[in-house]
Amino acid sequence: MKKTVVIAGLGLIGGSLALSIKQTGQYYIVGYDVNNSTLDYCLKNEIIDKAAGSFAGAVKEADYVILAAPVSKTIELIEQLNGIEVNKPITVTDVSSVKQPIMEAAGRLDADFIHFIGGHPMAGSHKKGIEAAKEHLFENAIYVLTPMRNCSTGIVEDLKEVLRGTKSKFMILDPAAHDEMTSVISHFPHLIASSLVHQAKSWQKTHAFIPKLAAGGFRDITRIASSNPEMWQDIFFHNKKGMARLLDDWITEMSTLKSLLETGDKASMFQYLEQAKEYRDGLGPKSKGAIPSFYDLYVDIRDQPGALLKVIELLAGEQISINNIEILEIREGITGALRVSFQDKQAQQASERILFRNGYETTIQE
Ligand SMILES: NC(=O)C1=CN([C@@H]2O[C@H](COP(=O)(O)OP(=O)(O)OC[C@H]3O[C@@H](n4cnc5c(N)ncnc54)[C@H](O)[C@@H]3O)[C@@H](O)[C@H]2O)C=CC1
Ligand SMILES: O=C(O)C(=O)Cc1ccc(O)cc1
Repeated sequence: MKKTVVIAGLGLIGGSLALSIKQTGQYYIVGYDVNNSTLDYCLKNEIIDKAAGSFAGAVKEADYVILAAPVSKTIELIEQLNGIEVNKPITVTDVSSVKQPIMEAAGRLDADFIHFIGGHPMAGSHKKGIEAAKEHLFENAIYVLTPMRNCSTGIVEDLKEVLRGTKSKFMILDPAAHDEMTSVISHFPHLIASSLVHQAKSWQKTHAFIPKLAAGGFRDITRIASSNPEMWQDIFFHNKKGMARLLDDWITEMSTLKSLLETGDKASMFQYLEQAKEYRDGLGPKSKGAIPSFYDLYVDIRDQPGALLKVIELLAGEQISINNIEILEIREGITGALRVSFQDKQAQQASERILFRNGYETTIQE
């Protein structure tokens, strides 16, 4: 008989997990969400096998529970678990972007019946809701697990098996280390991206043309400012100490840069930029962490009808699958750029050759 996986919270992340677990054909998926139209959508599109009328009812029939609601709601769901009578031990995990407050709440659970393994699939998008869910969202991404002390290796391996359909790479971390690292590479950058957008918006009062001039660099660095504000404020407040510490670091760093400018210290400014470039270049395009990264190919195209379709056709004709395609900058009559992303280097290099043969100018940024 198939084991039952309950997913509570069927938005972008819960829905994507449901899709990736369901396609293995190994599990019976029961969904729970406070939003009934989300449940209807999931049933209609066969994302789940059954919709549960209550969280308690769902947990009672579960072998595994995945909590995929916003962080604050996930903490409330963990608190509800102790009041639910289960007749066998179950494994519970979550997907929250912060781990310490989750593990603190899980520490108050009845350890005999509930094996809690914190989880954080480190891939996502600026979109929210079930309509944005994708079966392959977590493919090749890092999936952090933070098991409670009562979880044996066997229990952890068993959960990894449930999550195998995500095709992600598991990493066991201590919750405090996870929160410190994600505050540096994920949470704090979101705050900075939003602050840069605010700065541009405020300067627009002086220069109405600012949005028209906003070029690739500004768009790249502020892309994540378009993410779900409700989710991010929740994350910031659950990682308040980490965020405050990074803000202090940042303010000190900005003051140092200001004084380099004021004193005309060009050598130090050059060194600052050069060291940043070296470190950024060294991150490489290979790993898919919190910032999804693939094997990208930049293709120069003219803004003419059918230009995008032609590139796709040429690659599809050679059985090359494209992971993502994005128009970076394209204005009437001016050469524009497409960023075409592939899953591996082989596809990237083969595409470069095909497009070159067909007269396209391409660039690979190592
Ligand atoms: N969006 C992203 O890129 C990533 C998000 N995460 C984490 O995933 C979690 C969910 O985020 P998303 O899926 O993006 O949000 P979402 O807004 O797309 O989905 C959240 C879902 O939870 C439901 N929900 C709210 N309260 C509930 C409750 N009490 N019980 C059951 N369902 C409830 C909502 O109706 C909605 O369907 C968050 O904790 C976030 O930190 C983790 C990795 C990436
Ligand atoms: O789209 C992006 O660049 C992201 O940063 C996605 C993301 C959002 C939240 C997470 O906890 C992990 C990944």
